[in-house]
Amino acid sequence: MLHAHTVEQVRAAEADLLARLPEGALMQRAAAGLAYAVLDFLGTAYGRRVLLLVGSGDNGGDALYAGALLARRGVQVEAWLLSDAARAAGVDALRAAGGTVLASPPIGQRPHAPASEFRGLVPNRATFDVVVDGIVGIGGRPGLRPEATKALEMLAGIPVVAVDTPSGVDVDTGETDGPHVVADLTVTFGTHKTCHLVDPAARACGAVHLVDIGLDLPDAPVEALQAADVAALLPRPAADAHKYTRGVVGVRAGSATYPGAAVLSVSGAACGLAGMVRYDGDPAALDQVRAAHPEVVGPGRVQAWVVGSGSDAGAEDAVRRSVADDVPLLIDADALAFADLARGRATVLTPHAGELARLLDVERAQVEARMLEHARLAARRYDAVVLLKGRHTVVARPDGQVRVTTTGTPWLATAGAGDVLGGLVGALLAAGLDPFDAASAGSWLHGAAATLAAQDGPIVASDVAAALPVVLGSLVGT
Ligand SMILES: NC(=O)C1=CN([C@@H]2O[C@H](COP(=O)(O)OP(=O)(O)OC[C@H]3O[C@@H](n4cnc5c(N)ncnc54)[C@H](O)[C@@H]3O)[C@@H](O)[C@H]2O)[C@@H](O)CC1
Ligand SMILES: Nc1ncnc2c1ncn2[C@@H]1O[C@H](COP(=O)(O)OP(=O)(O)O)[C@@H](O)[C@H]1O
Ligand SMILES: [K+]
Repeated sequence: MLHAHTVEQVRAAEADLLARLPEGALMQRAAAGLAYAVLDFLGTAYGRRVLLLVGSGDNGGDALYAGALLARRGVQVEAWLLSDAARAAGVDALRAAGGTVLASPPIGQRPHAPASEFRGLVPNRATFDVVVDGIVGIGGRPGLRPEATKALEMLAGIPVVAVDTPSGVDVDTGETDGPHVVADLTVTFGTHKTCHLVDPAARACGAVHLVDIGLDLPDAPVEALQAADVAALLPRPAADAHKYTRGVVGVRAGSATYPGAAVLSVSGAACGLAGMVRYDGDPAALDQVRAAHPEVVGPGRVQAWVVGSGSDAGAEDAVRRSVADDVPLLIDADALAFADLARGRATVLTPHAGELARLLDVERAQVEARMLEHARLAARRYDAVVLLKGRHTVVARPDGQVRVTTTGTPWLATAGAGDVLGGLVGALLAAGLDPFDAASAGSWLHGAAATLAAQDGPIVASDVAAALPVVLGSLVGT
């Protein structure tokens, strides 16, 4: 499991460790990890040129000490101090190692002047191989001061390695309300933070590299399943299993308008993780479902219902009939409007941002800007697990615990992909996983299958379902 802790948790763990270590040891660990990551990024030290953007706190300190290590390896390191209060000992260490401090352009006096006016003041700007963002880390308020914004404008186009977090993002929420750094690589310390997982901030991180500094941390409120976690959650048939003990998943999806949604939802459900799939959706889609999946049977008892994908006007009735059985439910698409009827049932809701916006009566842009907040709010309000779809899908439990999906590819943004996901999560529910595990593991598998399928080129939703057996096969053996 990958964990993302809050700033408060990191601070507490850091205080614990600081009390046991010699002064400066923790920052040296962080700086060494950072320096090696930058070297790795550069490929080679000799002849490379690195610019450090240094703020007033320990984040800038990390950058300066890493800069000193890089300078000793032969990298040409220059520091631009964005604050008069930059860590003096770090500046001394950089200078002692052969690094230099730039005479910083006087942006502070004319913060609104265009960046072009200051460009000439940074010598040979174009020959920097990397900018190291040590402006702010976990101590930063969201947004950037004008000096930092201007510096970044002047350096646009040069690859950026962010220290701990891309400066300017909101570390604990993943929100990006103001100007912020967009990094190619983020080197973080001790543990991940929410901004490394949750969009839109996660998009500003680039690749994320974690450096262990020995923090002793409590449980994290945000996490991301890894392949081994999903493998451990996968239902496997017992030696004496029969189809009913493995769980039966029922699908009430599709309509005359959207018969394909029934086929796609069933294709996710028929991934082999449940013992049987029943189709009880619109008869208009039945022939297509049967043709695509001859193993699917008609209505009867199930251990979980998948309701709503492409179900059109029949959504309310489908929810009502599904709720009448006392089994877990997955509610998607048009059926989400009737999610209230499922209160008290083990339920997974699978909205995209537009659908969640409608449920919560807010703008779609608000949901996209604050995914964590809105997924948690809906989970609490509906007393259900809410799977908010997106590049990094957020799965929230009513108590606020969150799992973020980091598998997937932008190719997955294709019509019907959500229908496949609904069926797949329904199969996991029927097999006995609790709603949080079913939703998060299903989302992980869905993303992994899409990534695999997209290796051969652009994909459509049915390709995702077709790739599931390979992904599952690679996990069940582990
Ligand atoms: N907490 C930990 O466990 C460790 C922290 N380390 C480093 O220390 C960092 C945290 O250091 P600090 O607590 O000194 O805080 P930061 O360095 O993140 O920044 C705080 C300083 O920046 C200023 N500031 C705040 N918001 C700003 C903004 N939007 N624009 C410009 N300036 C702003 C504040 O006045 C404050 O002085 C971490 O991100 C990490 O890089 C590492 O050295 C190792 C371990
Ligand atoms: N940019 C993206 N990168 C990765 N996955 C994405 C991206 N955009 C959407 N997805 C995923 O694609 C699927 C789209 O589902 P959905 O919006 O319900 O579409 P549909 O209703 O057509 O099936 C979801 O699983 C979502 O997480
Ligand atoms: K930073």
